[in-house]
Amino acid sequence: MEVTRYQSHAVSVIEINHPPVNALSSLVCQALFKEFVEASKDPSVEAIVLCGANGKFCAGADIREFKSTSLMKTISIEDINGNIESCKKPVVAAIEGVALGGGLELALSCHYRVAHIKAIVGLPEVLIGILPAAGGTQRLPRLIGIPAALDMIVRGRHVPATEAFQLGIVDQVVQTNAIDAAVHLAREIIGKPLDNRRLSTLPVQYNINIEDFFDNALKKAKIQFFGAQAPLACIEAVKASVELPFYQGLKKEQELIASLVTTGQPQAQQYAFFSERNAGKWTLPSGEGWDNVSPKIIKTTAVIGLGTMGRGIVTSLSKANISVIALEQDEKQLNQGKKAVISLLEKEAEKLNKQGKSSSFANGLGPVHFTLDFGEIRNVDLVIEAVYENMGLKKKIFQKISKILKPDAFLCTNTSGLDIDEIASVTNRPQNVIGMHFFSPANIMRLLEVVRGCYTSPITIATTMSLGKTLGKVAVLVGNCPLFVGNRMLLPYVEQAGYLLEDGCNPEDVDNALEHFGFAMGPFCMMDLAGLDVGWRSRMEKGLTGDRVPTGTPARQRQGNRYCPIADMLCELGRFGQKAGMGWYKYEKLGGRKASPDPWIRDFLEKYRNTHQIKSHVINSEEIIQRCLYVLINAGFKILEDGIATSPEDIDVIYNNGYGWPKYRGGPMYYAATTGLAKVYETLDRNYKANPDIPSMKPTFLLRKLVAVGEPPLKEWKTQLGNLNNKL
Ligand SMILES: CCCCCCCC(=O)CC(=O)SCCNC(=O)CCNC(=O)[C@H](O)C(C)(C)COP(=O)(O)OP(=O)(O)OC[C@H]1O[C@@H](n2cnc3c(N)ncnc32)[C@H](O)[C@@H]1OP(=O)(O)O
Ligand SMILES: NC(=O)C1=CN([C@@H]2O[C@H](COP(=O)(O)OP(=O)(O)OC[C@H]3O[C@@H](n4cnc5c(N)ncnc54)[C@H](O)[C@@H]3O)[C@@H](O)[C@H]2O)C=CC1
Repeated sequence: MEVTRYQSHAVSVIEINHPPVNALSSLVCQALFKEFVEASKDPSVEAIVLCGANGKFCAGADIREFKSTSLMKTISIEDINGNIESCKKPVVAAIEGVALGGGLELALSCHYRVAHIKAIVGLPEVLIGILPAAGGTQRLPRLIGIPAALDMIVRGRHVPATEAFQLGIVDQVVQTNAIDAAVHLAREIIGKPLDNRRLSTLPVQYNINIEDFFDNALKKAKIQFFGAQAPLACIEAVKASVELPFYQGLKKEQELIASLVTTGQPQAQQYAFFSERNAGKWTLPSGEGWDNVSPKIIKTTAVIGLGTMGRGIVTSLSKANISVIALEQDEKQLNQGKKAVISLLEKEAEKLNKQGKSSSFANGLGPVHFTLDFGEIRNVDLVIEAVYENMGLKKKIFQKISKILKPDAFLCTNTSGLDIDEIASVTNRPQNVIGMHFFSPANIMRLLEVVRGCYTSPITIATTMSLGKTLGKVAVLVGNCPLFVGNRMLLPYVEQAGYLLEDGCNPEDVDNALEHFGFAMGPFCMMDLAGLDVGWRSRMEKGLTGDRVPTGTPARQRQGNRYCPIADMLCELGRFGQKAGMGWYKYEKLGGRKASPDPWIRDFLEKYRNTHQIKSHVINSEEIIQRCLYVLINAGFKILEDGIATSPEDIDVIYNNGYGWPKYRGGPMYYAATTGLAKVYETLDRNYKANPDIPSMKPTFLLRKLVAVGEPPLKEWKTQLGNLNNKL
């Protein structure tokens, strides 16, 4: 039964019961409509309460029913809303858990709203590429005013109950059972006038210059959400609440949602939404997986190394109220780390404070303890190592801690690409060793690659995946190979960016093209931010540059393949990026963030091309995008072929959450599918034939096979491989 109804004296309680989140599927809508009409006609009923089963009001329309073209046919939430709002008997929404999207729209059509203190409300449709199209953009501004409504709708913000009360979205916040409180309120208001409780009948009140306000909002949204269409449609819809009568405003919502669907963005974002949820459902070829292996509860942790990453990881653990011992190698580093953690925690507390939430670390360090003594970590449940990226050092530390720690403690490394098995091999419990690859800044970035080595046990995977979730991360299980998934795919992308400079581009041409595509940052801006020296050191270690390059090696060749030495040349000149005030761009000061194109670089590139007799040519944005992205995608196919990622969806989750890929394009593998695999294949093949010294352009076996079998849907790609090489 999707919707049940029972009577408590004169109050009829209608409960949505559609696990897991009481989403409004077509069946739920039909049942809700029917139960509501019956209750409203029943002479023994004098008031109605709407609620959701299992402590959740309703998470909105059932996204699973959204099909690319049939979005319009799926639901008629507004039919229900209209009925509720015009009902002569008072209707009260009892909000527990969540009232999101269509769920909040349903509550807004009720005459009163009571929320449990832990509930959240919001109109997050924008995050799945659409807009609240069941009256949300018309009713909310009438209730809380334009600026507050626009902010919630355009950002898709989840608003906690206490803030919802301050804004006027809910009438009561209760610490006890919200349904009982709603029934109580419903009884009190029987027979009282409801006219000013019907939001559609109220005028939108404002004392701002509407034209200027919406113009500014549009300008800001075009910058902040570059390329995404849904935020712009949300602004237009809210504007309609001021300019049009209510029912025409509803029509506008429908027109806008229909036009969004034609952009393909909602489909991409909904794919991203479900891919993210599926990433947590890991399964090994043995059948062990998320649904049959229980994680160990982690209460105490230690983080070794408080540099860029360690301090973020400590902050993340502390935010989740997990006890953490933060360990450094000397007093100076320890103090620096401590200062940084305090400052990060203060910022987090400030953020929570603004949301009306309290934190355990508001007045100090919460559950963090700092030390130089390895002896102090002996009793922790799990350690995360975040020292320099050096195999010798990491092995020394793992050897040491494996001797000190209790036998069942888990040992995790935050390495960005070293061999997990080699690290595990020096410990007395290789089955408890795993990679937890956080992204910088670790307290903010949502992505966590959980890297399984060949010895790693299922319980270690379950525990770290679960810890990731507790930290609010999107954890994705990947296999062990140099650079894992995200960074491995990034390598040929960055290489291509270098070749583009040789062939005639300036850094800003490449960055502009990729930022216009939707990346938060182009590759050269990204390298300047991270520091060019990071890649330089790694290339030196690999013998690609520096003293270990055999004499007589051509400047633009390594091991018979094309090599672009420009980044090395900049490093030799101390152009390390933002921290040096110059890199691919110049900056206003050391550590400055405002990049401007540098005439020196243009001049340098001219001379470089002349020295190497490279005939440059004009390269347009399309070529830049294809050259950079197709090699990245090709590497994604190789990763699937090698069994390093479980599915193309997992790769897309990694790119959407860790690499600034525009979510409205779904992710690189989804983008390949929508572009057409044949086009990707043919372009790569043509380019590879013209440049056989760039192996990353050679189309992979899997890509070729998928094209040959007629481009099956993304969900079926892996089946084309059978069980080849599965490292997961
Ligand atoms: C003519 C009409 C034209 C169109 C009218 C449009 C009307 C609208 O205005 C359209 C809408 O309502 S669109 C939906 C808006 N709601 C949302 O975006 C909420 C999305 N869900 C969440 O944020 C979290 O899941 C939530 C906060 C709820 C829970 O988070 P958790 O971390 O606790 O759990 P999750 O792992 O995220 O989710 C648990 C399971 O629930 C599934 N799910 C969540 N929201 C859903 C939804 N709205 N529809 C269907 N399934 C949904 C989720 O996939 C997961 O499923 P399993 O993986 O199978 O367990
Ligand atoms: N910086 C980044 O963006 C990312 C780095 N990583 C990885 O995270 C790890 C750490 O990187 P960063 O934080 O950037 O390095 P970092 O150089 O900022 O910090 C390393 C810290 O480790 C400490 N340390 C060194 N030896 C130690 C020892 N024996 N005992 C205790 N502490 C010791 C150092 O004093 C230093 O504070 C590396 O493996 C790196 O590859 C992973 C993801 C992103």
